[in-house]
Amino acid sequence: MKVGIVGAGMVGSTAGYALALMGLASEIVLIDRNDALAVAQAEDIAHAVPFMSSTVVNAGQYRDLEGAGVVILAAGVSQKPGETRLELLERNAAVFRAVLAEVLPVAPDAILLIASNPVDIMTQITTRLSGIDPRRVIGSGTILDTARFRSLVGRHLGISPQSVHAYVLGEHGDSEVLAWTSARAGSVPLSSFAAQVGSPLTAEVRAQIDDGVRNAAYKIINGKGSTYYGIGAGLARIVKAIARDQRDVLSVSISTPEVAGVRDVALSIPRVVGADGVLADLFPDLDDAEYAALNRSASLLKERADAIPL
Ligand SMILES: NC(=O)C1=CN([C@@H]2O[C@H](COP(=O)(O)OP(=O)(O)OC[C@H]3O[C@@H](n4cnc5c(N)ncnc54)[C@H](O)[C@@H]3O)[C@@H](O)[C@H]2O)C=CC1
Ligand SMILES: CC(=O)C(=O)O
Repeated sequence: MKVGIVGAGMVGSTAGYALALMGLASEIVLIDRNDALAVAQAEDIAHAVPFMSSTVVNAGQYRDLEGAGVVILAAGVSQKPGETRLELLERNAAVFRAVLAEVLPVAPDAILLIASNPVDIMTQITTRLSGIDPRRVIGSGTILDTARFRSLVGRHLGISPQSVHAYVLGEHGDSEVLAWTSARAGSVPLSSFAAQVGSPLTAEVRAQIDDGVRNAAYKIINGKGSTYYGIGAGLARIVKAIARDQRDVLSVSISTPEVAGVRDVALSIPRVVGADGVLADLFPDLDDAEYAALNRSASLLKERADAIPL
């Protein structure tokens, strides 16, 4: 499968690197308004390929997206220290209007995979602007927050994050919801597993994990300017589900008819992802507080998305 990446900065290039190492694409095309950057990133990634795979990595122009199965959209501005994702909205909406006008005519059948922030609203905007089936316009959503959640829970319990089945729901951002009630380790409810291994999930431990997940990006941006390894791997993981029609359950964002009482909103819940995009939505069991938090997150996203002129 050919994969296009628009935006060859930190996120786009890291996604390209992860995809190339995993050998998930036959060809990767990197596009950026800064041509020299796209050329340099493609050449650097291509030099890693002989160690791991046979993916062909090139920089290109929009016309080179023809035939792409997936186009990753990672163009635009990123957060400065202290800035929220929502504060990027107007600037990245303008970038997306320009980028989509170029991408859609040459790759009308590609699944669009959105990374730029605020990713849920960028997904909603892309769905509206493109007219593409909403199930083929996928935001990375909380795939990264879910990985952060699983990593911290796994570390607390002394088990692999891959044995933790827990999801972050709602906005990829400050209002996100850690779904503790439905979380499992192996097949055991999380609190039961924690008690059995002598590492109880006290209110204090939960608060620390919540803070570690919710504020991870702020801390990393303060330390090194931006985050990219986590989302690069997350984007490659979504492409893998699509390229191999794996039907994986992933927390990704698409425009959804109704979530927690809010209509027509893009946000994350667990969804089945395969070759045709999102194949099914899954609504986890939530307690009253989690449901109310998901309703607040959905309402906030809907209000901000509806206020953006197309
Ligand atoms: N979804 C997620 O979990 C995450 C999302 N992000 C978001 O990803 C986006 C990209 O972040 P970085 O790669 O760190 O930023 P970056 O500044 O390194 O790269 C952005 C690239 O977009 C290009 N660009 C800007 N306008 C363009 C246009 N009109 N056409 C083509 N290219 C254009 C720039 O030249 C630049 O190379 C940001 O919005 C950031 O907030 C970052 C980390 C995680
Ligand atoms: C920047 C961003 O969205 C993240 O690392 O979560």
